[in-house]
Amino acid sequence: MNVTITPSSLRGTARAPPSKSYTHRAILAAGYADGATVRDALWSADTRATARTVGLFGGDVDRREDGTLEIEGFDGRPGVPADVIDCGNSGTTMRLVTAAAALADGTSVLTGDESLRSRPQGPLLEAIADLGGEAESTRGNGQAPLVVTGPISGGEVSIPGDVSSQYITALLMAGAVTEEGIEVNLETELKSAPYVDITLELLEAYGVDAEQTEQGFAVEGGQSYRPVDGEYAVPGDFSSISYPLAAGAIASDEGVRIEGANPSAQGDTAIVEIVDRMGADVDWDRNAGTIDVAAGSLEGIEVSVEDTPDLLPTIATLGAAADGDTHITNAEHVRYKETDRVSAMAEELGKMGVETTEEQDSLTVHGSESTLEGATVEGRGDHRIIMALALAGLVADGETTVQGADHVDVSFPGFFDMLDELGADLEHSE
Ligand SMILES: O=C(O)C1=C[C@@H](OP(=O)(O)O)[C@@H](O)[C@H](O)C1
Ligand SMILES: C=C(OP(=O)(O)O)C(=O)O
Repeated sequence: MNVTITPSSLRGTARAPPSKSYTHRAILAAGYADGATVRDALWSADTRATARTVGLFGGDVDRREDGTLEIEGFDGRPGVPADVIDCGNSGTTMRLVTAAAALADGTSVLTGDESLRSRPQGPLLEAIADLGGEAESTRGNGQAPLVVTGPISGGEVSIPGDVSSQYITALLMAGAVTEEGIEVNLETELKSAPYVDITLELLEAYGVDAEQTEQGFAVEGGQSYRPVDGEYAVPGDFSSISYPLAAGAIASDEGVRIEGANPSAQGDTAIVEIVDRMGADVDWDRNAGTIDVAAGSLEGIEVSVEDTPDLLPTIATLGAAADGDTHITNAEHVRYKETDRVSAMAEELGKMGVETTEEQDSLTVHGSESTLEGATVEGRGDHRIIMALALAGLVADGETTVQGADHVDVSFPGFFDMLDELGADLEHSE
């Protein structure tokens, strides 16, 4: 599916979809438990991949009509899957499930789509091997397909912190149900750190203790997952909120209201401060969980995405619509996502007349030297690239066609419906 967007003036109210990160963890944690009810869960291609896996490990995920997930767990010990685990496009699923598979008394095979089979898994495989399991990449290049054999009983392990925080999340979640627990020591500085905070928050809600240590993180073994009252409710997703927020900041004189924006451990809440610093008119009522945003004359800023890699595409589009340079720093790990998002945004915005300077760990968008012009751009099978380019189309001269737009299903299935309801002028075509 392609989507063609023409310049639009937005107004109205949008609701944030539930958090993808919390939903993955809540589903798997319910699997580690003897079950749980997960309310307000995100039901997207990525979270369905995690739900399928819980089924393959011997649990069951049943989605009721109101969207609530009724989950039967596998009670701490995953069974050996009767089939290959297909993680689709989801890095979170592959990392979290690789560590879970290392608890099973037998062999699991994990794969995913072409994008996921090009992402780095090596450090996690080595960590599992160091903990006494067997974990291999079939091609010997640290990428999926993966073959993992357990069970591991826990121990102490070192891992780099600058490739993916998901390795740490994976080891902490699995470590709680090992005999000895797992201590993870960081070999390099941790990037994407707030995602580990999300994990600690989620674990606490499921009654599991894990902590930050001087060298990294640690979780004691022999714990049981048990959410308070058997239930967990997922908060709104600030990576997803970044799109209506940026859309309001560039294309809404009357203002847009976003609901479901309650505070949580998500680092991507930084997007509120970023659009504010750039000059949009923004007001976040944390108690009500609403953000009101209206366009201002935006100025470029310098912003580090060390903690917030998923915001890079949104910030790049904001920079394209702003005056002056937007300098996005500490971005090297953003190259290890569904696509190399630093290059993808530089190249696709380039097709729209935007000047950028790309370095290994930064992207500078030269707003003043750019006039956003409509163009045909490629979504590159990456939900965040598609959504960020669609926003650029709201303020570009002429028509912008985003190719392969159906991939928004990975994290934000209702994205184009939301834009439509806010008054965006868009057309779908095959
Ligand atoms: O743990 C998570 O839920 C995530 C962690 C981040 O990845 P890295 O830790 O690999 O940077 C983020 O980019 C991803 O979208 C979700
Ligand atoms: C990188 C992302 O997710 P994952 O790592 O789970 O594929 C994302 O949602 O932007």
